Amino acid sequence: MATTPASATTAPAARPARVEITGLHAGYARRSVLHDVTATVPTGATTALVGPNGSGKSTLLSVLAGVLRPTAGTVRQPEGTRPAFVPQRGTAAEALPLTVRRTVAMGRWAERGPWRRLTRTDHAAVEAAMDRLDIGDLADRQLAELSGGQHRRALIAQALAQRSDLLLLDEPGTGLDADARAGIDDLLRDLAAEGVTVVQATHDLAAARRADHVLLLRGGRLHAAGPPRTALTADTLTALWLTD
Ligand SMILES: Nc1ncnc2c1ncn2[C@@H]1O[C@H](COP(=O)(O)OP(=O)(O)OP(=O)(O)O)[C@@H](O)[C@H]1O
Repeated sequence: MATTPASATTAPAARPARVEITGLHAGYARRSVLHDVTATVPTGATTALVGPNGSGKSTLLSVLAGVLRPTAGTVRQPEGTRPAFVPQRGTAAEALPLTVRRTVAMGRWAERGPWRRLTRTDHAAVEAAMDRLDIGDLADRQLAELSGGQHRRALIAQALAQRSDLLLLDEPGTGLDADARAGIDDLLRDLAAEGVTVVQATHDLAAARRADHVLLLRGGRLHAAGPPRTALTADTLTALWLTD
């Protein structure tokens, strides 16, 4: 996992931006979703994307992941670093008959290329990612046989195996019980302490309150941004859910 640990004493908003979003507009063929979003994602910190259903959280993650192109505006990121992305819905590859270990190993493709022989470093990254998600004992099971929560953890392990310095997750707690959710939350914070920039879309307000930085979306616009104590006030939350 990459590696420029931000000082634990530096407030997230004061840290250099890992991603700078300026005047961003984005959407789909017949639907424009994000409107004039300007925001930063601080390096080596956890950022929570919060907002009602349909407010544009997944769309923003897709833009950050590079799978959806902006229709206007810019998203500035360092060149040559590919984000690791855990989407909310499965990808086509998940329909293949794959073991958990092979699924996690696909995280190495970003660097190695698909179906290439893995190096010792790749294998080590795969085993470490499975250990971190506590799925080592599931390594030889078929992905299709897993419970929802085990499946979710396998996909997060796949993203970790990529060893990107930017980890994007769309509702990582979905399908997990309270203990497992807390475990993922701890893991994301540990990764940030190691220098990884973590961005998660979440409906879990408790998780959002533990993030370093929050971007609050409403109707595809940025409604509030900052540390949870200023971005997640009773006023901003009421405005978001009662008047959207
Ligand atoms: N592939 C797509 N094609 C067309 N419209 C889409 C597509 N994906 C999402 N949308 C629309 O874009 C808008 C924003 O959706 P998005 O998934 O970004 O919101 P969200 O905040 O992540 O919602 P949720 O909390 O329900 O996951 C919605 O109106 C949705 O219907």
